[in-house]
Amino acid sequence: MRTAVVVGTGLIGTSIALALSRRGVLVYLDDADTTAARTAEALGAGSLEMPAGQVDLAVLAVPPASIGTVLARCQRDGLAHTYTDVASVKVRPHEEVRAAGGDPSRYIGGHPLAGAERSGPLAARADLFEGRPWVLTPSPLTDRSALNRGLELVSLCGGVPVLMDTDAHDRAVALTSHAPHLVASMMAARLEHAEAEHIRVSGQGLRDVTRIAAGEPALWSDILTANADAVADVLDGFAKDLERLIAVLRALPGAESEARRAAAADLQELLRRGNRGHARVPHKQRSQPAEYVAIPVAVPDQPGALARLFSTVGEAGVNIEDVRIEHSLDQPSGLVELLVESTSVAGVRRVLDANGWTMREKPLLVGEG
Ligand SMILES: NC(=O)C1=CN([C@@H]2O[C@H](COP(=O)(O)OP(=O)(O)OC[C@H]3O[C@@H](n4cnc5c(N)ncnc54)[C@H](O)[C@@H]3O)[C@@H](O)[C@H]2O)C=CC1
Ligand SMILES: O=C(O)C(=O)Cc1ccc(O)cc1
Repeated sequence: MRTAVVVGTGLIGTSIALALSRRGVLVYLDDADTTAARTAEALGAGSLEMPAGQVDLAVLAVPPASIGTVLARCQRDGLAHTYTDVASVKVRPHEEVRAAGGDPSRYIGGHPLAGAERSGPLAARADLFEGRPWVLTPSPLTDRSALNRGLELVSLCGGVPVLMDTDAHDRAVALTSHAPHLVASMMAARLEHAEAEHIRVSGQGLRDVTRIAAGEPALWSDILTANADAVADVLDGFAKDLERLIAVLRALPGAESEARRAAAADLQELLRRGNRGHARVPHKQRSQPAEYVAIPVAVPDQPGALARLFSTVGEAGVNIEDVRIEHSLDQPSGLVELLVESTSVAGVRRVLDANGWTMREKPLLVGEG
């Protein structure tokens, strides 16, 4: 693949664009929100100029409900030879592609099983997909060349391709992603009005269980609407277990000893089932464990300051793997931590220094989990 367009330069689109650019693909960026597109460009993800001719692949990284119309528009404009998307559901986008009059032979559905609870290009990282499953959903109408292009995309991004049909995909992710998201949200919602004193004594377990509840509600309601039945089926089973669990917990303290023993046994069995399910969760794998270093830079609270910082680093030929921003209210500057590969630190510090940026001295070593 020599050229690609990424439509939708948020978390996933910009991560794909960064990965492709690093592998020498010429990437063009397009987003309805020009700030998102400009930020992705400043991160080194690609160019905002539109290609002169047809590109090899267009990756649609827009919300699920927009895939059909965006694909139909891109195909009408003859933007690319082949098209793929990254939406978290697959049945509905495939239907919409047909309904919107798109050419299904040059479209292959896709879904990388990697992401984050954050949105937007600033959360993107080039190695997001390394070692992660990436589902491709060829239909009987999909051309062989489109499937091959999809496989090439997955490989360039370091993902592990998994071929599935759209129904099986949507049922699988209802169990492994969509229902868990709602369970995390429901648990996190318990905290909304909890006493601050109680929340103060939270440990890592609460963070683990609620992390994904921070996801963007608009995107998640779009995803859940498109897979509502399959998610409701998973939650039906969950609700039955929950009902049983509540009855067991109520029976534990006051019951006669025989009933108490039975309730304790039930409780243990529910917990053991949890152990057995947890043992089946695949562990995160990365092909090359990365070691990043955070460079803390003081950035003035002025329009365009972040973009200037990113371009300075981009001009040095260094990829920013991640960015954290510490906003200090009422301060004339904020602290931005640029995460770069450890081998690039000296070069980045030199170029930032030469361009007048102020850095904190001690870099933080960031272990990749
Ligand atoms: N967030 C995650 O962890 C994952 C998300 N996905 C899927 O990836 C897709 C994108 O999600 P994120 O990157 O998280 O969202 P995001 O909100 O970070 O980015 C979406 C981008 O699409 C742009 N956009 C929306 N409609 C558009 C249109 N009609 N034309 C051009 N640009 C448009 C938005 O301005 C935004 O910049 C979704 O389909 C989602 O289901 C897949 C795997 C993981
Ligand atoms: O944040 C996480 O750990 C995720 O699992 C993110 C995620 C969100 C949506 C997807 O369709 C796939 C992955």
